[in-house]
Amino acid sequence: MKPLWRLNKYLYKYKGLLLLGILFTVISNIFVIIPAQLVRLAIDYVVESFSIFRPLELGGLGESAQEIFLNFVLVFGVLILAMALLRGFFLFLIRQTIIIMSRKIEYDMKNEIFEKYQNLSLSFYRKNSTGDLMARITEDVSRVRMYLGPAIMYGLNLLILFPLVISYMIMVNPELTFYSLLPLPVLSISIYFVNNLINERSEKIQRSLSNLSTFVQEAFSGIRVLKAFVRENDSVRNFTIASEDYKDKSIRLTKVNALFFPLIMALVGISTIITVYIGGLQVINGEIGYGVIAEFILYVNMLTWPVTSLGWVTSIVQRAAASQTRINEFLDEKNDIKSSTHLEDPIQGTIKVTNLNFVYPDSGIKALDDVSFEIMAGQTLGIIGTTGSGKSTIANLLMRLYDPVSGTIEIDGKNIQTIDISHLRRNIGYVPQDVFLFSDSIGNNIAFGLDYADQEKIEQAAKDADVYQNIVDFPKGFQTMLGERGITLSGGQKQRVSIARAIAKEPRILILDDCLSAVDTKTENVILTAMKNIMQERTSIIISHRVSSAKLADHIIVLDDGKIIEQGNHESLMAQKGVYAELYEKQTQAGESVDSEL
Ligand SMILES: Nc1ncnc2c1ncn2[C@@H]1O[C@H](COP(=O)(O)OP(=O)(O)OP(=O)(O)O)[C@@H](O)[C@H]1O
Repeated sequence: MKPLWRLNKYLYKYKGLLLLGILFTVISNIFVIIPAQLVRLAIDYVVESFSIFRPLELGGLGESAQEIFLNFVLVFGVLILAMALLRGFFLFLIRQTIIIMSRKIEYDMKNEIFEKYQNLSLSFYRKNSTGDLMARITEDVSRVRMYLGPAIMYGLNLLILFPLVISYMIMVNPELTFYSLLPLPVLSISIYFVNNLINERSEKIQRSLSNLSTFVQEAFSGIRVLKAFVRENDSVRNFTIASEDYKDKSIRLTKVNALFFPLIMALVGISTIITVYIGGLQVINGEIGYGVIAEFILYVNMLTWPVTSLGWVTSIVQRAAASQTRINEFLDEKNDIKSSTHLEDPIQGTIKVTNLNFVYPDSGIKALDDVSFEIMAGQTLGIIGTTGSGKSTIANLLMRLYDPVSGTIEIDGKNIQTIDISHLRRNIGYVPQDVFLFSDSIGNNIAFGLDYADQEKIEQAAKDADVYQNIVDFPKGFQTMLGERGITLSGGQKQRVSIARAIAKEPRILILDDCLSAVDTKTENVILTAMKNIMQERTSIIISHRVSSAKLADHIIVLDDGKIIEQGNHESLMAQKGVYAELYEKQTQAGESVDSEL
């Protein structure tokens, strides 16, 4: 229960709705109890009237007695109907307050969690799978809502109705109360167990269903690979297996579900039989009237649903507490990437890296080992290196997606840990290695980093990234919609849209992380030449496997296993006749098609 206390702030926020809900629950329960008493009075009246009807009929007063008698019964009937209608009206109001409150809290919670997600560091996203992040903001929040809505609603009903009904029952007949309520605890406990079984099996179904959807999704998005490797039959077979697992689990759930209602009905039936039997004996002994039996049957039926809901509510609360624990884990997560001060001075772009060491926290891989270099504002740095040598890690650290283990990065002489993170990132244009484009128009994708989409800027960025002509050739131009991960564009086009997105926001520092790998060296040259003007005005870092990308840079560093093994400009590195020169020879000899590694 303790994790759920965190929700009290929301209950307090919507206290008006909650208090109204409580009030409506009390009123609706009053309209449940009064009709039962009216039924007792009506039946006792009918029985009594029958006993005096004969003598009155013999005395010639039969007709007027019958009329009075029928009028009374009609009044009872109308009163009971009116109460039922009023109860219905208040039940409607309960849902309008408590369930609405739960939906509002659900909305607030989702926003709170999503905002928290957005502010967490990249290492958090490495630690947790996307599926898990999605589950917490959807399934877990839904389960917590079940506590805030239905569980509170039925719980309140139970708390109000129970004492009210039982005290009335005891007032009318304590002995009959005891016997007729005897099966109800059994009902509640059985419901609790059956419900837990249902939940457990539903969860298995849920997992099986998500496996099935992941499988189907992969089969669709990887359809080209699937067909190229002629794995269609294999895919069908695997789908059948996954689908069969889902079917078996569903059937297992149906079996338990099938038990649910018969169980309730049986136990309620037993209560009714006991009430009629014990009540009947008391009527025979002349202790009570017939009306009491009818009244008690109504009371027992009234209590059935709340007692049933007790087991249900308990399991909802348990599940909600487990879900809230998971949600709290994320809400309590701290973002360790923080700035000591929040400097927002205009950035010129001089970068000085001193003795940088970095170990990835999740894998323990030492990605950078004592790396130092410096570039002046407006200069271009080329980073060349083998796969896994730490090139992208330098970009990650520059953008403070991670903080170094030791060593410093200074921009314009200021440690980047003193600069406001948003300000820093706003000044960096980053083109990642794995292009990600949103399912939106090309224009909006390019304008992603801009506060206001300015068509002129979008078009200029597209021209500078050498993708303008491709875009205007599409029938809808900049309005062309990109599907999931931009499937309508070729690899090279996607990379260039991604470059346009980075340069559209006119950053002071531009980082191109191996983002021209999908274009041939000729196109690469065209793009880099087109971007020369842009790069002239800002500090640029070109990360690449290809010497052709980096050779124009003012300064080049060659990385191997996290260490800088050579540095200088193209001419000085060629003169060194080391790894760089060897690579240059290899790549130029092999022609433009070669994209080999060190
Ligand atoms: N998020 C991460 N978590 C853990 N280890 C990582 C992570 N990213 C990279 N690494 C590891 O750190 C090392 C350096 O990776 P990095 O991505 O910087 O290499 P790279 O030079 O950019 O390689 P490539 O050219 O293939 O992209 C590699 O051994 C890699 O496995």
